Amino acid sequence: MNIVILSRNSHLYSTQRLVEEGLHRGHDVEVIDPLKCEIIIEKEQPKIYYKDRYLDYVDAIIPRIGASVTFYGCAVVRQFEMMNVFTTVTSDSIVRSRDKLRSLQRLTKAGVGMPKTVFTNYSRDVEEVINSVGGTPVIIKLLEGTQGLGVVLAETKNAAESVLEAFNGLQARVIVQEYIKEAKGADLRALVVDGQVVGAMKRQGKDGEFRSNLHRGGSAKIVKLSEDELKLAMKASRALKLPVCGVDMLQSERGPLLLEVNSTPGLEGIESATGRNIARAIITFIERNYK
Ligand SMILES: Nc1ncnc2c1ncn2[C@@H]1O[C@H](COP(=O)(O)OP(=O)(O)OP(=O)(O)O)[C@@H](O)[C@H]1O
Ligand SMILES: [Mg+2]
Ligand SMILES: [Mg+2]
Repeated sequence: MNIVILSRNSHLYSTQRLVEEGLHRGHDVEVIDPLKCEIIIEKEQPKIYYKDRYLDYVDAIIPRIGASVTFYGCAVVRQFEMMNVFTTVTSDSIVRSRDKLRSLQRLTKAGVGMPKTVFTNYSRDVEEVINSVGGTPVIIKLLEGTQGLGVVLAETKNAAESVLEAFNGLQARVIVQEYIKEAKGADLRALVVDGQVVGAMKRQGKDGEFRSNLHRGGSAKIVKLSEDELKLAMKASRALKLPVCGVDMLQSERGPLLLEVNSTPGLEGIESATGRNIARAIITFIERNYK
């Protein structure tokens, strides 16, 4: 099979691991920077031009589209879809997953537990917003933040007000969320491939940090998920039509609560915490489904 990994950087751990496992399984694997692809639109002849050639021989793609290049990256993925090339995640589901509000709205319908969340355009009274998620402390987060940046814990009404004011001044859209303190600065990341959980880790924020992101200095260890946690991860993957994804959850007194679903989950943290070969699971998923 000819597999293309759409990634801006062939030196990234996740990209390298996918190349390695693809080659190991006997495939031709190529890393292509989606930003260097030209999309050619013509009646019944969708094409992609890259460097000196047309990419008309590709059987499957693995999009590794960073948040900063969602628009162009997804246009390239969509073009491959028009050319009937198999993709591990579709352009529509990547776009959808980038917006936390949009994802959570969809997931409420799928019966997935989540922290109580309010979306506001700031025309409402801040006190009312805070009360509607159960009072302070509250979490305020950017709709399109990543790696824990743009997630703020506001302990008091005054703090919440200033933060909302600041984001509002920057014309940044945010959600206000109930703070799950029982989670104690930890969260769960379930790696889903082919709709099944193939590995899970618990991430703990460094001392005094409520955000458990590895990029913010958190540490990870392998964890065995409960039945409810497994179910939630698989439900979320199905509801957002992301057969390959990273599902983040918080452990609360009322069971697991979904935080977000990542369509380009990193492999380094999860492979080293669990010792599982996640990259190979992604390649064999393609083998089973690409026809
Ligand atoms: N409602 C909440 N209650 C308690 N802790 C929270 C809450 N929301 C987020 N956190 C903590 O902050 C971290 C970052 O939040 P979130 O995953 O929503 O943001 P992100 O920036 O998109 O992160 P990622 O890099 O995983 O995409 C979470 O992993 C969790 O540890
Ligand atoms: Mg995220
Ligand atoms: Mg997260």
